[in-house]
Amino acid sequence: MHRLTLAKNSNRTQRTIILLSPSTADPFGALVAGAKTKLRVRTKHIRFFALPTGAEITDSATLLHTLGSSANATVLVSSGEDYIGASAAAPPTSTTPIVHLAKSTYADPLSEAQLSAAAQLPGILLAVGQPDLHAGSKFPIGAAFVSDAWLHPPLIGSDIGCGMSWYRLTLPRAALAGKGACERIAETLRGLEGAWMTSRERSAWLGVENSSGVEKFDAALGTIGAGNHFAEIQTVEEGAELAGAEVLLLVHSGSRGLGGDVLGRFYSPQEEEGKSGQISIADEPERAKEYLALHDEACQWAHANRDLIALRFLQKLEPGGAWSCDSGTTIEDIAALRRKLRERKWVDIHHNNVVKTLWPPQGENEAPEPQKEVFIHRKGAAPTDAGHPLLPLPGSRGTPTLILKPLFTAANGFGGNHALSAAHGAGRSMSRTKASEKFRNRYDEASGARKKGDTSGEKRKKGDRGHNDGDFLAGGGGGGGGRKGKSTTKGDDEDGGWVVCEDKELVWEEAPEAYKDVESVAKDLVDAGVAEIVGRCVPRVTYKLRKE
Ligand SMILES: Nc1nc2c(ncn2[C@@H]2O[C@H](COP(=O)(O)O)[C@@H](O)[C@H]2O)c(=O)[nH]1
Ligand SMILES: [Mn+2]
Repeated sequence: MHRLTLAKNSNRTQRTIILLSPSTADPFGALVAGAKTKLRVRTKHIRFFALPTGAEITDSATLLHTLGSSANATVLVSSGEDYIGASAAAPPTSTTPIVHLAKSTYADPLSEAQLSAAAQLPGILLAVGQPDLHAGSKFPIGAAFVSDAWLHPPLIGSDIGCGMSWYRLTLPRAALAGKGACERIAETLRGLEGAWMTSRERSAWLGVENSSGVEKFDAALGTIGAGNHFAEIQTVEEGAELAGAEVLLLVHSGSRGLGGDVLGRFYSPQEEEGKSGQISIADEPERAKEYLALHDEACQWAHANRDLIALRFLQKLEPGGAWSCDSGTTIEDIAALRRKLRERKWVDIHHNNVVKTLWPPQGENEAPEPQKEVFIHRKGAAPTDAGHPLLPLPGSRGTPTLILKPLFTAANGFGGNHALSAAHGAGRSMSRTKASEKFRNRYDEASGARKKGDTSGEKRKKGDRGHNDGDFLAGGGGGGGGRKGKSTTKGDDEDGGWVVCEDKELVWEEAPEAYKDVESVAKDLVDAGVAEIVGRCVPRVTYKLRKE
């Protein structure tokens, strides 16, 4: 028999007790019923977390696993929000150094507990939580780990090679200014969802003969993907001389299904035989080689994917020959097109990957110290050592993208103190479930009419720098193909930006308020001596998804 105390996640003084016996047929169902009837939690987004770990309980199996043989246990009941609790951060059981860069920025206890837990994995020498740290399903996002002789594929996750690439556009700033300008540009961005050309051209773009893994995901090459991936036209408000352009295209995408396929060969959350997700290079050198080869292939694919997304945008934004190709285009022409495209590329980094490097880093003018080979695993962390002196720090579709200049000083161990990494974005401040629930309601309150329309357009305030996207208007309620309706007349100021996102849920999940304050993330990086801010871009047209 288990005596289960149910307490509200948001307010633990509200409690009740339920009893589970071995004969309870559906323990999770009993938990849900208890929470609904006794704690009056009525939402369909109900969630449960175990104390003191903060681990989420999603079904009877995880519930029984959590309870084990204990007679008494406490479970927190949430109305959709993430775990709230100070007791989640398990104290590290080893001496692995753990660096927390979130000082002004809030990092929830579950993400810190996940960071501590990951630091205990074999071979980890250093764990760094960036200011954008937030909880993942098991391991945190916004973190970097240095390991010695061990690989940990789940620390990188399934979207191997996900990253950000910046391309220079010839579009003048003026083309994005004035009433309706962004909407008109957004309107040209059509025909970008499906497969690009045929597999012959896609292979040429990749520059490889199709390997079996690549072939399986071939048709996705050049597509953005769902979730938080996007392609965004931005004006450079400060630092245009550094960027070499006044308008940029920022592409955020990864290896689509390919990376997940690779991870699945080495890791199963159910811990299937041989899929622990931990590879000792000394004990399993061939397996390590196999993972690294597939990982590198996924990273190359992700580079090619971002480049191809950029090409497709350039074909729309700069029509008339230079970027065009058709069925008569030769393989050599395709390869030449990619080279030409690369000339437009300013920055291209993976924020989910593992790289081998010499450790510890050394200053150019320092007396050489002995170094050894280590692996830096990054999950949502921008590499400061990838050969790009400047990096993007995107906030959200409604807040600026800052231009970061990483610093390498004796005081920061020449970048080693933060695992040669910086924050890769603002990072989520709440779960998708919570964002969806919260902004759906707000949206309703703001304008009932809007809820009926589609969600392909969203107005944004001119030069909005804050985290507060007060003009959060997702889509039109009526005419103009549903893009521009009643809702968009409000705040239809001279320079309103535009968001293309024809998926209501995604509009809410990705609301700017669902992310941390990018200025606070940047402040933590500056205060810790990780980087300085040298420029600022403002989103003008954000393309996430069209249903066509
Ligand atoms: N400029 C934009 N930034 C965005 C948008 N949606 C999300 N974001 C930021 O990017 C990172 C990406 O995080 P990842 O973990 O998915 O790689 C995220 O933390 C946000 O700060 C957008 O539409 N435009
Ligand atoms: Mn990403």
